[in-house]
Amino acid sequence: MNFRAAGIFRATAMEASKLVLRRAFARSASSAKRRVVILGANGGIGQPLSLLMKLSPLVSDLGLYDIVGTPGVAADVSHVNSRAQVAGFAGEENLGKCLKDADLVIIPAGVPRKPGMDRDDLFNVNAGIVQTLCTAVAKNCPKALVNIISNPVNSTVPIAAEVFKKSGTYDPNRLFGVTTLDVVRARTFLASAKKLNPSEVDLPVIGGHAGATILPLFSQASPKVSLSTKELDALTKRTQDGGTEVVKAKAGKGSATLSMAYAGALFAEACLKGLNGVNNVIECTYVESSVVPGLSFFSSKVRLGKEGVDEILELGSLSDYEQKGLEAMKDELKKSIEKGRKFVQSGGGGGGGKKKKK
Ligand SMILES: NC(=O)C1=CN([C@@H]2O[C@H](COP(=O)(O)OP(=O)(O)OC[C@H]3O[C@@H](n4cnc5c(N)ncnc54)[C@H](O)[C@@H]3O)[C@@H](O)[C@H]2O)C=CC1
Ligand SMILES: O=C([O-])CC(=O)C(=O)O
Repeated sequence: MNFRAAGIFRATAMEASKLVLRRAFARSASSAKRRVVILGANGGIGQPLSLLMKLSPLVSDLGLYDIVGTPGVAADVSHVNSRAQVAGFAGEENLGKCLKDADLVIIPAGVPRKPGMDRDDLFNVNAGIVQTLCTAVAKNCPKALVNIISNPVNSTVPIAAEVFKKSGTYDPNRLFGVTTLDVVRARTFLASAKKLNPSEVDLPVIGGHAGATILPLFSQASPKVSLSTKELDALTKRTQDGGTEVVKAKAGKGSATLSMAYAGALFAEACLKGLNGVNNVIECTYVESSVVPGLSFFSSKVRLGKEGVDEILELGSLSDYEQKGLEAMKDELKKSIEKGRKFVQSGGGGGGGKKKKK
C-alpha cells in the first residue's frame, strides 16, 4: 500500500469508527428507559398525542391520565406494536400512581376556546386545573420535566412555577410552556408563500402564546427569504392568528388538536433527546428567562440537556419590524405573567375541572 492509500485507509477507518460510535450512542439514547405521562389524555389533544408518544422509540413507559375515559384510550393505544408499555389511570385518586417515576409530564388538560373567546377567557377554569395537576407533580415526581400545553400558556406556566415554589420543588430548568405549534405554523405558512419544502424551513418564534405576544422572526428564517412589507405583515398576522383560524373553522367544536398533538410530540421528543444526552437539541419554548428585561417568562431558542434547560440562547438580531413587535407585546405578556403568579399567591382556585362525558 502506498502512503497516499494508507492515509486514505486511516481516514476512512477513523470515519467508520466515528460512525459506529455515533450509531451506538443513538441506539443507547433511544433505548434509555423513559416514562412519559400525559395529563388530559382523553381530550382532543390528549388522544392523538398519546398515539404519537406510543409511536416514539424514545418512550419506554406511557402513563395516561384524565378525570374520565383513560382506560379506553390506553387499551386502544396499547395495541400499537411499538416499544412503550401503556397504562391508563382515571379519577383523581389515581393521579399520584400515574405520575410515579415520570421523566416527562405533558399537560394538555383543560377547556379549549370557542369562537369569540380569547385564550385568557380560559383562565378561570384552566388555572385551577393546572394548579391541581402541578401540585400532584410536585408531590409524586418533583424531578420530572413538565411541558404545559393548557391555555392561557402565558399565565399557566407562571402558575405552575408558583405551585412548585410553594412546594419547595421549583427548578426553572424543568418547566416549559409548549409554543412549538407557533413554530410549526410559521414554517408552514412561509413555505407556502415562498414555494419551499415545509420540512426544510426553520425560524424562531419568540414571546408568548397569544395574539400579539407571538412573534415569528422571519428575518432569521432558514433558508434566507426576502419578503415585502405586505408579505411580512400577512405572514406575521397569520402566525399570530393561527389558533383563531382553527377555532373559527371548527365552529364551536374546540381548537387545534391534531396539529397541536404533532407539535407537542415534537417538543416532548426534543426534551427526551436532551435528557438522553443528545447534543445540540434546540427548540423555542416559554421558560423562566432574563433575555428580555422586565419579562420573567419568555419563549425563545433554548438548548435542551440532561437537566432540562441547558442554555437560553440570545435572541440574535431583530429587524425594525420585529423590534416593534417585541415592544408591542411587552405590556400584555407582563400582565399575563402577573395574573398567573397572583392566582397562586392569593390562594388559587384548587379546581380539578368538571367531568366531561365522552
Ligand atoms: N399550547 C398550545 O399551543 C395549545 C394549547 N391548547 C390548549 O390545550 C387545552 C386542551 O385542549 P383540547 O385537548 O382541545 O381540550 P379537550 O376538552 O378536548 O380535552 C381536555 C381534556 O382535559 C381533561 N381534563 C379536564 N380537567 C382535568 C383534570 N383536572 N385532570 C386531568 N384531565 C382533565 C378533560 O376531561 C379532557 O379530556 C386547552 O386549554 C387548549 O386551549 C390547544 C391548542 C394549542
Ligand atoms: O387557539 C387556541 O385556543 C388553541 C391554541 O393555543 C392554538 O391553536 O394555538
